[in-house]
Amino acid sequence: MIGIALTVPSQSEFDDALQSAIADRVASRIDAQDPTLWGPEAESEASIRLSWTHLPESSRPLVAEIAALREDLVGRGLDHIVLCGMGGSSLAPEVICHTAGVDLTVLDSSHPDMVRSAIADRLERTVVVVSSKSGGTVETDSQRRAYEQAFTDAGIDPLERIIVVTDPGSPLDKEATETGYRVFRADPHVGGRYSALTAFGLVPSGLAGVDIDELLASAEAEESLLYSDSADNPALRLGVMLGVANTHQVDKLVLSDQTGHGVGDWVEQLVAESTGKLGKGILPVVVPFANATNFSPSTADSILVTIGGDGTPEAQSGFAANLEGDLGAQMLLWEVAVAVAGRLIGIDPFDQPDVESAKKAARELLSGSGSVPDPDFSEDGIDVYGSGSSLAEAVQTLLDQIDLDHGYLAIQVYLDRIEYADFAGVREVAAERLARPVTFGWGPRFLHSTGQYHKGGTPNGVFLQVTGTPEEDLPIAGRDFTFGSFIDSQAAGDAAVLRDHGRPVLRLHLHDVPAGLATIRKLLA
Ligand SMILES: O=P(O)(O)OC[C@H]1O[C@H](O)[C@H](O)[C@@H](O)[C@@H]1O
Repeated sequence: MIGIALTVPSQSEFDDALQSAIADRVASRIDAQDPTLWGPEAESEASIRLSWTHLPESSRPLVAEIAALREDLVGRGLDHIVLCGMGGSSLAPEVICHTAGVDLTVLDSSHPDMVRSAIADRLERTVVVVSSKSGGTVETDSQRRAYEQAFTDAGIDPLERIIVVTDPGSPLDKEATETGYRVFRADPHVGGRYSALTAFGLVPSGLAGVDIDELLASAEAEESLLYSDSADNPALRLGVMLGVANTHQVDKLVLSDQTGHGVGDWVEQLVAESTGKLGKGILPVVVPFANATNFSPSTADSILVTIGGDGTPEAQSGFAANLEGDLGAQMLLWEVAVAVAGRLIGIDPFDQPDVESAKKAARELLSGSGSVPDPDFSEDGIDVYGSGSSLAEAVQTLLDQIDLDHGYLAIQVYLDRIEYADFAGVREVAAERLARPVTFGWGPRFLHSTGQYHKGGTPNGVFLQVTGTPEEDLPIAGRDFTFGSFIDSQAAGDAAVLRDHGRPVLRLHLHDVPAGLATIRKLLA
């Protein structure tokens, strides 16, 4: 059963907004895939992006197909599934597998050390799912090339081991079909971040051993409630609360998943990329536990949401909710809620206009037509791209620029997220010191998730970007750049675009990564 408990500072304001969403039949019109709900400017994009509303039924034929393929793979002793893909092509299967307690290796990085470690892990038993909706994402293409090379070097035919998920007619579809790979073609009328219940979520999860029939059934069981024009509809309630809060400049969504399944990373992309544009939106702040800083205490501009919590949390802003329900149903709930909130905020929830700018800047740097700036100075093995006469002063100068009522700090770390996983704890340290919302993202993963919000959303973030010298670089077969130069260009490209948008950025490049991370932690404490 899906459910929501919710508190708001003004019940009458919330009830009025809820009644008007009911009167406008917003939920049933989403069900009917009405593209006019978000205004004339959003209509053409919405008209090709709403097929997610009926996936619990339309994806059913995939269940048997995936089960048959899994049986074949297991019969051949292939029981390690690796997923290569970014953003909407990897976040859903990651949370689906984690929730089910099923092993799935997610390679969503261009960091050479991470790619090398993934390839070195159980290659003889590995099947790789290469997932890209557009079929043109450079990280995913590079990861595929790395696995093709590794299989070939090990005397294994890549045709036996690589499976592709993409939209029909994409460049990847064409190339993979010509090569002879098994290709699953997904519904092109579903955007990446709404694709959890399409082949993108189901193929890797099902091959890894998740009961995907049950996942779809849990969503299908709640469809009539989630599409009802009723005050009891939990998706409508959540969406209206997010929209009303936004009109009061309560625009951070601090999310704590108490079930420990990590649904927060998936919600983060859905909320940030769908709403963060036109200088507006909702900033998701995912915290690791309920009494983490930013949650307790919270700030006056934050909505608090728990998943599987013990009652509604106490929010300084008065906006808070607790959600219950199986994963499939919860995914559909969030999708409907974000579509409802998008209508109230006045944005198109189906585009991501600022993501391309960072990709373009990275491409220019890689092709040699852009120039990477030199560091302003170096201290203790750290190159500093920022202002100040010392590292400590540069960090302080950045932090001093945070607006004390509405600002936030984003820490963006382009390192091996498995090897340095503990460093994510620096979020707590910085949040405690600043008493402002702090987000933490691994690059380049976050570029396909919160990256849209940071560049296109409410302009009140300041950015600490951390890069590091890899242990060893890795060439990319058939490309004239390496993984190392690729990730460097991605970081430099995103920093350049953030600066162009007037956002303060401090970039620190670590020559000795463990020592540099320890220094940063001290400076943020
Ligand atoms: O699935 P792909 O086409 O490779 O896209 C992966 C990701 O790329 C971009 O960054 C988009 O902004 C995301 O919404 C998308 O999920």
